[in-house]
Amino acid sequence: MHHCVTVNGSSLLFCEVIPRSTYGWCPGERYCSDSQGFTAQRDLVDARPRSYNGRRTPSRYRALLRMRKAKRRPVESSNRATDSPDTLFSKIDAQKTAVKRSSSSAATIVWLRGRGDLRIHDNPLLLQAQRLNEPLFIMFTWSSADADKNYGFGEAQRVFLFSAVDALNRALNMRFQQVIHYVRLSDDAGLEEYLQLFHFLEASLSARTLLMARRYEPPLLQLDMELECTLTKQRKWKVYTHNMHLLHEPWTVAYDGDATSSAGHFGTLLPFWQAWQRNADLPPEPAAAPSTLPPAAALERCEPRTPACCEKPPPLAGDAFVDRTTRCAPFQFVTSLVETGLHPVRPGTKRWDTVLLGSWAVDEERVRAFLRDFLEHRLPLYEKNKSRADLEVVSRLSPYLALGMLSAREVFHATRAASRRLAASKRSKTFERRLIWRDLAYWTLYMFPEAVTTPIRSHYASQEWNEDPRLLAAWQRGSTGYPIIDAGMRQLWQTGWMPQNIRMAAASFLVEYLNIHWIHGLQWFHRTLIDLDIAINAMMWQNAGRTGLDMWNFVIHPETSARSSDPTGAYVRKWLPELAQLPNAYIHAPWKAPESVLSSAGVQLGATYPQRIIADLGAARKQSQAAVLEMRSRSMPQFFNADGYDRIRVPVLKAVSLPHERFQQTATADNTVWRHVFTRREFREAPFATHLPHETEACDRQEAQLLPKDSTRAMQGKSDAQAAA
Ligand SMILES: Cc1cc2nc3c(=O)[nH]c(=O)nc-3n(C[C@H](O)[C@H](O)[C@H](O)COP(=O)(O)OP(=O)(O)OC[C@H]3O[C@@H](n4cnc5c(N)ncnc54)[C@H](O)[C@@H]3O)c2cc1C
Repeated sequence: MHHCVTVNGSSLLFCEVIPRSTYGWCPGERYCSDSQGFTAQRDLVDARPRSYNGRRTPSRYRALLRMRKAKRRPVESSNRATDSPDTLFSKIDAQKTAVKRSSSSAATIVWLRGRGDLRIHDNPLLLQAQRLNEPLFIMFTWSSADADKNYGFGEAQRVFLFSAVDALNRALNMRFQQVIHYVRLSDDAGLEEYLQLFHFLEASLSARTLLMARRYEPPLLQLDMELECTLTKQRKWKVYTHNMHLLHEPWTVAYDGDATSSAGHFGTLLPFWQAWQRNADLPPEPAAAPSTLPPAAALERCEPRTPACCEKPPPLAGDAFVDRTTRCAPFQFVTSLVETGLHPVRPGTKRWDTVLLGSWAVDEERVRAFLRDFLEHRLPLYEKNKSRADLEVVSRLSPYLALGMLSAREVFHATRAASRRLAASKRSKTFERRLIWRDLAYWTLYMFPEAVTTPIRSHYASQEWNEDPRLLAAWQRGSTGYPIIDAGMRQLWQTGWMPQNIRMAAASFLVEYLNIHWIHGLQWFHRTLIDLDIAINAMMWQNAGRTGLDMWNFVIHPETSARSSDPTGAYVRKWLPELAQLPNAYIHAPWKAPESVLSSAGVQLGATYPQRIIADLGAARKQSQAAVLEMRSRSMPQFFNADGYDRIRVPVLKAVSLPHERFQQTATADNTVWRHVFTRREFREAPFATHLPHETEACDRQEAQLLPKDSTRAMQGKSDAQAAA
């Protein structure tokens, strides 16, 4: 059920979802069994004076809850490692007025996590906080678990995240006199620790309302739902979660393979796009920034981790998740973002982050100006030149979309509006499709939660790969001897970004020519991309690795593709200055250059620039192809349909408005069907397990009921990765 709000007169700006407790269902019911006990306990807690961990605090931090005066100087940014707690809090204290806490001044918590929520414009959390008009406590938490190697932020992205949070802190301060409170959590922070944190905020600020953006990575989604459930059911919080990241959320798009579409194979972009359009209205228009925010709620502080602060955690009878006898709270409110441990560069080590950040804006106003610049100057050139790495035509918005410094809905609507002003010949279909491709990535991850680590085509798990670490290292470092691949990998290392077609060329090279498992590519991108997006990265690597819902119907040749993506050679010259003097004829194939040309360009192969790590691309390709065929020849027959297409099991689920409802569906029914997915002709035509035992026939029958007779044939040979690329 949605409660829709009209802001600024007539237009419908956003819809909020009512608190979850209304639905009466939570995952993991074990967390919800003793709500009576918790209600009684909460009353006890409320009766105590609040401070860190329920204790009275030293006199210099005495006031219990502070609010800001309506007009005062902005607080200086707290994100400085040099601020001691004393200095910082006295600065803040000097600009706040203590207010008496009463039940009517319960605080609202806005919890930022860097997953789609780091902005002021089109931010439903801030807009809702504005309407609630309770003292506001904005919080950013960090734990090493947030840097998890599968679902967390990668190293390069952490640098960017650090700057983005810092910039948002400054912007909130300038505009609304709010600061972000930083919390450092223990290394393996999980549900219990978060519950302790919220329990503490409840005790310290009378907080009972939590606003947060939805996360979609499977373990994070699960954690958020459990947290929300426990807080709402056991502790009577109101928890509001909002979509801040996607055009449409995955559970709202009913797509299990379109029986009537001949647009393309299951799981590829075009049929998903059709389902996406059919199932939902256009994404809501973006909302403006809030005009004001309520006054800040401030915490009573004590020195973190000192005996005064934590020698005695609150005595909560029946509270399973607080160790009442021995432990200091595992979280700390720290006074600077540096102290959270978010920044990956340790003091005294080489500052590799400076170059990385040099290429990107971090404050929201500049990011928005960057979007406007794209719409005005580059969108008209996009359709024709989107594959040109030597021209700056694509939007380069991905790092901002990944962290939510820019709203995808705003980009979607702003692009539509800008396109309407363009002559028909200059409009781009592809740009909008790419934003929907982003939704497809999240839908894929939602349907196949293991996709970050495991082949979606499960039989491909047994394929043999090349394990040579020297080849992998050469690819990672950009020293394969193929200029377009090396230029891309060096751009990635230095700036955290590459254009799409160069990413595809690099991925294709790793999988098709080096025959190295795509998971190594995914992990390297995870570590080095500034625009890391768990869902997109997984989808693209699965597709490149031939194990995804789509399978690229092409292999990208590193020399011939370079001639179309970088015809002037400017891209290679920029990232490989050692080749800059080579003439165009040889810039993408220095091994073909006569010795005289190499020497007058100052190039010595094997010394100034590497020799090719594999010289016979044709033979290398045959080897990786043979590995796939060999795997298919020993896979169980139910993994293929009669025409040789790979087959996978797909959950069939109704579209619902909330993730909880979808989980309910999966929890109650064995609702999967077999679906065939696009498979390259070269694999289909080779021998595969064809005898049809009982189970395979059943699969065929099941699929035949879902697809019209001729649709398999109609779709043969179509892979639409290219349609959007
Ligand atoms: C192996 C591989 C891994 C990738 N990993 C990521 C990743 O971790 N994060 C990421 O944002 N993109 C990833 N991409 C997709 C794509 O390369 C980038 O989104 C794009 O290059 C970003 O540049 P841009 O903002 O100028 O894109 P534009 O062409 O201007 O597109 C606009 C936006 O559309 C979205 N988009 C574009 N291409 C795709 C796509 N293939 N799938 C889903 N959404 C898309 C992005 O949000 C992008 O910012 C990957 C591609 C490959 C081949």
